[in-house]
Amino acid sequence: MPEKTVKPDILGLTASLITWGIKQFKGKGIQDVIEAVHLQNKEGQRPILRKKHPTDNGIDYVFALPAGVDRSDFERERHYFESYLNSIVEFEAQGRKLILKTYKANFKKKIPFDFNPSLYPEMFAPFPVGKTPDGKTLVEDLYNLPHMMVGGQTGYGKTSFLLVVMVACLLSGVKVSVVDRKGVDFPRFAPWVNLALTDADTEVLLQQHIQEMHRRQRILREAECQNFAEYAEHYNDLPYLVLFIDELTQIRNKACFEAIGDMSVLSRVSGISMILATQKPGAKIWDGFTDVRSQLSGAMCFRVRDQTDSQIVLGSGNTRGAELPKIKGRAVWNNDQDQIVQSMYLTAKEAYSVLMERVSKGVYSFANASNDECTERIDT
Ligand SMILES: Nc1ncnc2c1ncn2[C@@H]1O[C@H](COP(=O)(O)OP(=O)(O)OP(=O)(O)O)[C@@H](O)[C@H]1O
Repeated sequence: MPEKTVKPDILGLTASLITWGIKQFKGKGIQDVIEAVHLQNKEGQRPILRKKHPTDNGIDYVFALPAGVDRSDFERERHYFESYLNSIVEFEAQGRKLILKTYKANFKKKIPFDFNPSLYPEMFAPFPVGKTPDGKTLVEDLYNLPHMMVGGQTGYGKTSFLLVVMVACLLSGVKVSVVDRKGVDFPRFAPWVNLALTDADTEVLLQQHIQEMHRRQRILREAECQNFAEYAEHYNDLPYLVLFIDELTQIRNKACFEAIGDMSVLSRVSGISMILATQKPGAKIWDGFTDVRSQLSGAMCFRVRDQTDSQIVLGSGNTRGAELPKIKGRAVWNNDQDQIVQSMYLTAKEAYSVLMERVSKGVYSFANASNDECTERIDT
């Protein structure tokens, strides 16, 4: 679990003071914001605004950077730039130049599901993360992550996002399993997905994944392939698998924790991804889950309660999840870098219609691995 390096109350007070300070500068110029937040190197040298030009989406501000100041210094003050410029702000570093890009994001309130995985033939499990402020659809491949955390306060769009990813997977021929401990949203998808609603079912489903993971490791080894991608170049008998777990904090069984832990570390090569969703990122559960958290390289963070929750989803020092506007479907996507997105909106009913229309029924049946295969442990 990332360290809790920020004390929310102190930060909150500092934020208000600096925001107040920035308001005093309104009407002067962006250079004054740099001064207000003390964005400078040890010698007191500050980035200098060299150019400013309009773009299709907003304005690009080009700064020359003094030694010792880089993109991360701007990232840290993002909140203040966004509040001063009243826009979404992204940063692009080019050598000693930094471009601060503003976006007057005209996100539609509800962006309907619209995704065609056949446009991404090079990906195993493509899914639309959402629309970015420049109006493009951001698409990622689960195989590249390969695990993802989805966090957010109740009512901000987690379930809709999980449905989007699930439908995208099924449209691509990816085989899906879902642990749905709330038992409300996913039971209707039983014709297409392996479903676990109870503790006992969850334990069985997780054990099946562990066995499948070891079976696949053996198949890859026999085929002399390093990973799933290499195997898929030669054979097409192993579909990509994705396991969704909603809601993670409802899992309290030790055997299930261990299975999730093993899969988070070992399933990378064998074409199995996990998506762990929670509305309580700050729950105690992560205390015993430090290794798992560090394996979830993709994170989708809807608005969260506080800066601590944001840091658990997005990483140490990253408080953007708590600073998001109160807009449903608005999220920070993090995979190395942050990106503000508006996720597509899909109800369970609509997801069901899409699947009825476009995906034939049939859940993935796990092979009956022999005991030898199941107990074998292979270091990757
Ligand atoms: N991507 C979206 N765009 C616009 N509105 C959305 C989006 N996703 C969800 N909403 C709105 O927010 C409501 C709650 O969405 P959802 O059930 O997905 O939230 P949640 O975070 O999963 O809540 P819970 O944790 O209680 O299940 C929806 O009924 C819908 O009105």
